[in-house]
Amino acid sequence: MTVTGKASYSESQLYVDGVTVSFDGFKALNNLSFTVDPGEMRAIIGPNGAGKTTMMDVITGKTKPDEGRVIFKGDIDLGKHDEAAVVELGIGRKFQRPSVFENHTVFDNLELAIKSDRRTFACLFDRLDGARRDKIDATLERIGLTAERDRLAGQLSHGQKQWLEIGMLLVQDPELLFLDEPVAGMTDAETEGTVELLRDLQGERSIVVVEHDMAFVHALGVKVTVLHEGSVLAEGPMEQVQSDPRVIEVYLGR
Ligand SMILES: Nc1ncnc2c1ncn2[C@@H]1O[C@H](COP(=O)(O)OP(=O)(O)OP(=O)(O)O)[C@@H](O)[C@H]1O
Repeated sequence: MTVTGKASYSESQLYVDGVTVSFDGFKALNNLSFTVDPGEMRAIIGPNGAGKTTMMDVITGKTKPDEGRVIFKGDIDLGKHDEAAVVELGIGRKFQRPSVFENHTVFDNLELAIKSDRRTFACLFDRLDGARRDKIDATLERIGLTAERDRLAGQLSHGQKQWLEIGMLLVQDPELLFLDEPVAGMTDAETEGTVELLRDLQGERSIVVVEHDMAFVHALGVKVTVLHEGSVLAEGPMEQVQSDPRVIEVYLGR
């Protein structure tokens, strides 16, 4: 630990260091810096246009920063890797809209996700071995879809599709997982189920949840980073950031 008590560069799972991204002179990210610890779950909130998507695009290799660096696991400079390489390094990203294979069963979706995991050379194997089958069964249990394993993914509810997609990322064992608005469009019961699922996953890997739903973020009970105009406006427990006058102004002033 450093004297300030903040996680140091080498101890962080993710170290975003002074990242700036400009689009035609407009700074979507403006000297953005934050860290995520190994095994930490972090919520990132911010009004529309705050830079949340651009932040994920930079970390996952889709957009190159004009300035600054993103360091993974202490020594991997993500700016030197493209999107496919970032996935192989162990960073998963779930986009807002579920993109499951609707005409395949729930089980087959998870099997396809395992087979697409190039890190384990799984694509070389035609048939599922016992270990992979066990992994799929355990994942089905975790995402609450054991009873749906043989249903077509297209027949699932919106919430169940979101959980399936989270499962498709989990079978690839990412060390850092980005979830973009995972509860958007979910029923209250599905949102509660997602809180339980994420709590169950907490500690195993680093998870960054980007969300607009404040009640959901509150229920997660994790440290919150507030983005505004491409920078960190506030950071801390939800109760603390919610009562921060600068955060209130940014949200109410719109
Ligand atoms: N390719 C682009 N070209 C020009 N401007 C862009 C581009 N991508 C993003 N921006 C702008 O950068 C700013 C940040 O956008 P970004 O999508 O990262 O915000 P966000 O926090 O994800 O917003 P939302 O909550 O609405 O999804 C916005 O003002 C947006 O209009």
